[in-house]
Amino acid sequence: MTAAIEVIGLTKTYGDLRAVDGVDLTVGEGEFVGILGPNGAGKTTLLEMVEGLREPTAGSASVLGLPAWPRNAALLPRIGVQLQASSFFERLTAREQIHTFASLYGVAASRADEWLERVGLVEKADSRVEQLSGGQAQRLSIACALVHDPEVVFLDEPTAALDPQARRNLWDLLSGINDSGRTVVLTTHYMDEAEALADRVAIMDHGKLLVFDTPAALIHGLDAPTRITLTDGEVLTTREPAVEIARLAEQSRLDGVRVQTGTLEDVFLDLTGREYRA
Ligand SMILES: Nc1ncnc2c1ncn2[C@@H]1O[C@H](COP(=O)(O)OP(=O)(O)OP(=O)(O)O)[C@@H](O)[C@H]1O
Repeated sequence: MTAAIEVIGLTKTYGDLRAVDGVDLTVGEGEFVGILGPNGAGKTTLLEMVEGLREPTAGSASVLGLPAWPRNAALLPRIGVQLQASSFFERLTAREQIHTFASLYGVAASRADEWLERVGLVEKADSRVEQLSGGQAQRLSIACALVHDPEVVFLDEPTAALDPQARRNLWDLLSGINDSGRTVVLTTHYMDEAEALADRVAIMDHGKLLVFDTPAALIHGLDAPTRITLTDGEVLTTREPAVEIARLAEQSRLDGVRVQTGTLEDVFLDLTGREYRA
């Protein structure tokens, strides 16, 4: 696996606070990685150091084989950083906004229009950015980050402040953006989002990276029993779900059963001893 991102011992302190505390992380080319953690875990600080926007106190980060700090001009056309919707140029329409980004990178306006279509904003192309809904604004900011076809893209909480329906709608768009082999790093508060989108998930808490693996491996590593809920409400807890399900099938009691294994929330609880609160 060729590394798109290599982070070694990365640390950022503010006085006594270790916002990011000795993080090691290697992201392969074409991987979709989710950085998951509660408020204040250090996700944004980590991302900004990898993007070359924030100076590390210690350690190093490299992207596509080049050091991220001091800010590396050679990297800028090769990476995409999603801006918060509040960072749009004021009073521009959605089309003018993305055309401006395209021209900064020397990209043809037609390519920018293709992105508006891809993110489902053609009908809103002539609306001013401040007239867009939260979900539409996030779509536009994702399109702006991708308009120059970067090899690595960073998305910092792209679904924050959206209602559950708008969040789900954005997942379809997000899950396709590394189809062409692009590397994606996304931070999120939401366990289900990380599980649904990411090939591997890094869980952070208090500046430290606790684990980094596929969601399935993290959950499997828990060794938690499987819960089988029957239609009459009876709950069976078992470490041999295949045997239990075969028995239920024999008894023709399989209709409507719900089978639950552990979740990433259980992984967080197991690692930290406390409930996950996004
Ligand atoms: N410029 C700064 N000065 C002092 N403390 C800071 C600064 N930036 C971040 N912090 C602190 O560092 C810690 C990590 O913040 P960070 O924004 O990276 O967390 P996060 O995981 O992205 O949180 P959220 O999900 O709420 O955005 C927090 O305790 C925050 O208050």
